[in-house]
Amino acid sequence: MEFNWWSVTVACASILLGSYAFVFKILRKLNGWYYEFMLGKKQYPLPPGDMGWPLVGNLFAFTKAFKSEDPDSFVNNLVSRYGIGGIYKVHLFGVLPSSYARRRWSELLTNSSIEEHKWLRRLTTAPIVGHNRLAVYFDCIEDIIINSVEEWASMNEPIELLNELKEVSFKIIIRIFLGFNNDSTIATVAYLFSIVKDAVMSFPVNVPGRKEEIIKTRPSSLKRLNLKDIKQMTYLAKVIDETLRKTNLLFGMFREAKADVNINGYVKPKGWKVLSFARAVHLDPQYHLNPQQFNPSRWDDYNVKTSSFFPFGIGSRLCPGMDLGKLEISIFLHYFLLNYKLERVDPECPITCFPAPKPTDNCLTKVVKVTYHST
Ligand code: HEM
Repeated sequence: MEFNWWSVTVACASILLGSYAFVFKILRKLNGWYYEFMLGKKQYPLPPGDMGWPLVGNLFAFTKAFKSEDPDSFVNNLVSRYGIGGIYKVHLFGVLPSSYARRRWSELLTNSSIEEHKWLRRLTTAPIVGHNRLAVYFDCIEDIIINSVEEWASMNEPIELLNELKEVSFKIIIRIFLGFNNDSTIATVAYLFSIVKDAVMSFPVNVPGRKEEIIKTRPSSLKRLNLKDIKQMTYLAKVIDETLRKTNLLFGMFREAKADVNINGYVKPKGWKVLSFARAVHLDPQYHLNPQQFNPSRWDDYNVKTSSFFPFGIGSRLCPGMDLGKLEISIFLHYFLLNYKLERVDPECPITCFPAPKPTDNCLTKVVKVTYHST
């Protein structure tokens, strides 16, 4: 039998074209059609956007962007495809397997009843909101920070600074909320907390395992600070604000629509989640000139609107730890910048937030005590 190359080529091309058309013209749009169909007729259209692939939605594109050096590419891509509308539809996290603990946690955070939320907020805000209340804990926070930094420097060994800093803030929270200042008790609480956190958040926390006493004697060379000093450190405050704006620790905030909402002529359907993408606002040149530039001086007489700078959230969910967080950072930076420096074990290893350094990157840091001589 004669082999007909022409027919085989045509057949292969047709199969390829057919597969392409099926994958990109049908399969790729199936998710969008499904959700449009399920919503039925609405008074307003859904916002422009892309619901991604069936089941997984845009999860891969989202994860890829956040693992790259340009996490904003996910949103920038939506903006370049659909215009600067400010609101887009996407399908994220819809099919992630979720443990009972994770579901319960997310219910508590996002779906708790108004009463339950008020109760939780009262519990957390009472001891830590306002300078007067924080003044009570000032010395203790200072002790924990000074002793931790001093300990890292005296170990003369590389450490993972981020984990150590998490440990410091954990100790402070335990001290304030539970009143414990004994290291072995804190280690037990931290261990129990790590079990819950593993289940809930599915990423591990470094368990403080060392047995030293937390409250040690303060290194005598360090001058004691007080709240008034901190309030006068206006440049430090600007550095903190600029760091919060530029790094965007929390990339966005989730909310769920309890009823259909009309936003700028688009429907946000009941049950859909809204992710307010703080990063996009904090890095928008419309609100912050040369947004990619780290420039603490931009905060000189900078009358910024709450809607264009909200590293601690907005409204009824505003972070109750805002003052405490800023106080901890101020005290830490004050002592650290005056008395210590960081040395990268691998000088090539960049100091980045995105992508977050992996343990295999060997991005360990050594804390070294320095003495500055005035000339
Ligand atoms: C630099 C440090 C911190 C940053 C950038 C930060 C940021 C935020 C943001 C953006 C939210 C709002 C999330 C949302 O609206 O969905 C939030 C909520 C919250 N934060 Fe913080 N936070 C910080 C430190 C702290 C500290 C030190 C504590 C506790 C001692 C704390 C406790 C909380 C709590 C309990 C909530 C939930 C509030 C609610 O849902 O009513 N935060 N935080």
